[in-house]
Amino acid sequence: MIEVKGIRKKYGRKQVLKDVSFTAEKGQITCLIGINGVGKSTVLKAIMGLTPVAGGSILINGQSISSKTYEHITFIPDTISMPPGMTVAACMTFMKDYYVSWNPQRANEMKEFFKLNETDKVGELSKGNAAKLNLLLGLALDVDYILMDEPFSGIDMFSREQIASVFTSHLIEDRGVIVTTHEINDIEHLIDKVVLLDNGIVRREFETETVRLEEGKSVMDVMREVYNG
Ligand SMILES: Nc1ncnc2c1ncn2[C@@H]1O[C@H](COP(=O)(O)OP(=O)(O)OP(=O)(O)O)[C@@H](O)[C@H]1O
Repeated sequence: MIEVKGIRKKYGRKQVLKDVSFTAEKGQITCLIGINGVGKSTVLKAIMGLTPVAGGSILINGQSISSKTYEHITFIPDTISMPPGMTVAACMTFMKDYYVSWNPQRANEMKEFFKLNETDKVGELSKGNAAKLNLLLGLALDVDYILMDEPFSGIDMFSREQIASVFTSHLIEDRGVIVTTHEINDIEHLIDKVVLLDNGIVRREFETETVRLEEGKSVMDVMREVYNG
């Protein structure tokens, strides 16, 4: 389990996270939702230990963040970080050489599924294909938890559908996923848990199925209640 307990973060004088607590379980897709600039990416970076936080704590499988954490978790940012001159094949080779957790079989399966061409260069990929390659490079690592920052951002409907189908496939298996979005429509039907972030705090944390069964509400219904007051 990932446990985020009371984290705080300031950029200069701006208090972005005031008191953020939530949990994300293995085997579940947890969606961190909030409007632009609310601090979703900051939360993911904090979990990865990529940005320091001023207070609170973060535990991954009961352990604080350390170099060992990276054997259990990966972060897929919202833009691809590979150099533009590298081919798809070269990116995959780089990952294989760099990470012991690289799973070449899963990587090849995703390359076929997304119909990515090995000889295409990163800088020449369409936005949709760059997003797919980015996802491939993260999901091909055999880790327990995957953090994805806005995987649907700025790409066409067909690419979004293809990426969404990965969430329900064996490529995710029983791993834990935290995905951020400000656009719930694409993934409402895929997610197990929602964490609504607003004004530096978690306004509500709920299981989608429980809210649907017990209150007869969709994620959108709850979002309207919370954000419209
Ligand atoms: N390195 C930084 N230095 C200063 N301010 C920053 C930095 N990174 C983020 N911020 C600010 O912190 C706030 C939260 O940013 P963050 O990227 O975490 O939000 P977000 O919810 O992920 O936004 P989006 O949906 O647009 O990706 C924003 O106001 C942003 O401008």
